[in-house]
Amino acid sequence: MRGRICDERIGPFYICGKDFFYWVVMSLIQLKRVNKTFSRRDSQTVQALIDVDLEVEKGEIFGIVGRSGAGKSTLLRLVNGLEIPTSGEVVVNGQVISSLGERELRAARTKIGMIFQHFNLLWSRTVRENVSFPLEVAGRPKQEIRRKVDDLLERVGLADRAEAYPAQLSGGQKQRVGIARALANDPRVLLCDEATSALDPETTSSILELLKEINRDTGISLLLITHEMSVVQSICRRVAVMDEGRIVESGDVGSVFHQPSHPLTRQFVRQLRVEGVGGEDSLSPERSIVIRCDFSRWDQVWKILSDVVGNSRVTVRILDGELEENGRISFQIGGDPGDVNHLLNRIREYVELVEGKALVS
Ligand SMILES: Nc1ncnc2c1ncn2[C@@H]1O[C@H](COP(=O)(O)OP(=O)(O)OP(=O)(O)O)[C@@H](O)[C@H]1O
Repeated sequence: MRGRICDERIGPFYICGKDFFYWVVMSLIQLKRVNKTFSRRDSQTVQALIDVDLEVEKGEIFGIVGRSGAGKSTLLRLVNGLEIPTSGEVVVNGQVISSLGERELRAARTKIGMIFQHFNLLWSRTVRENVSFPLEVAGRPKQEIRRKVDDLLERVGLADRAEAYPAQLSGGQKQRVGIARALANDPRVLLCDEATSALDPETTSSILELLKEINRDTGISLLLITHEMSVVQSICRRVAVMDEGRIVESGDVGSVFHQPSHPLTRQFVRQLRVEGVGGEDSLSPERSIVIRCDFSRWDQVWKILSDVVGNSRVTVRILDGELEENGRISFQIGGDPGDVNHLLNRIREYVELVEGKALVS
């Protein structure tokens, strides 16, 4: 029997002499029963992470959401070796990060890129010099650096701003520099620490689009932490919800949003608003419609919403109190009438219109 690779996260393992393949999902990041306790100056201790188990597969985009203080940043800092677990193991690219010596850790870190909420650029260096920096540190030859930086700037859409200084760039452009710099050493994973939280909604969706493109083209894994469910919805395949140091729920984004089991997840899902340019006002009753969908069809609808909404002037809100146990989900769509109609046409076969027929052609 022959098999085909149908997903690049999955690698085939052929067992000699046997006529079959084993299909194995390859983890790029694994946290195994990780605990992290900090001691404060007042000799109190804080349990920032409690028994955290997590796996991020090769090539996937994984989101971690949680309120402030939930432990998200600590988790990210453990993945890139800036913190060491109090107990448990953090494995990245097959290496136990916490057991590496200084030199090995430095080498391992070159394969872990990171982008930040406030970009962390070098302000006295040009765009080109910022992106060159990790390559210089890695001791790459000058010509190679020039070629590589040109490619990276082209990829993030900043080829014409190479000689500008960060202060001359918009927020979105600064984050593009951050992304190019993070990709300089061809990392296998990109850690995103609230990477779009300082950006307006339109810029956020263009940065998320760029990250998706990079993930698609290079197969790099993305682990992102955010407090914005709309970010998770538009980019992630799987999500983990954190509360007080623990992962309280995790799974495919569609299933977690569709049937949230933990009260905090329900709260997050209720707050979910996928915002386009229309923003809050676009959900005024006279400009929006309410739609119902059977849970059994929700996966299809969800896929279309995630696909369309990031690129259009539409806001979608899952309505309070309608999520559970009645077998149906209600949501409200508002925004630019043309875009709303376009979305409606795509989901029409799966949904039932409840209120607001004015917008339907
Ligand atoms: N170096 C440290 N020393 C002492 N306590 C710490 C340290 N780092 C984090 N903590 C504590 O650990 C807990 C988790 O913090 P962490 O920054 O990981 O949360 P977070 O979810 O990223 O929050 P935010 O979104 O506000 O950054 C908090 O109670 C925090 O005060």
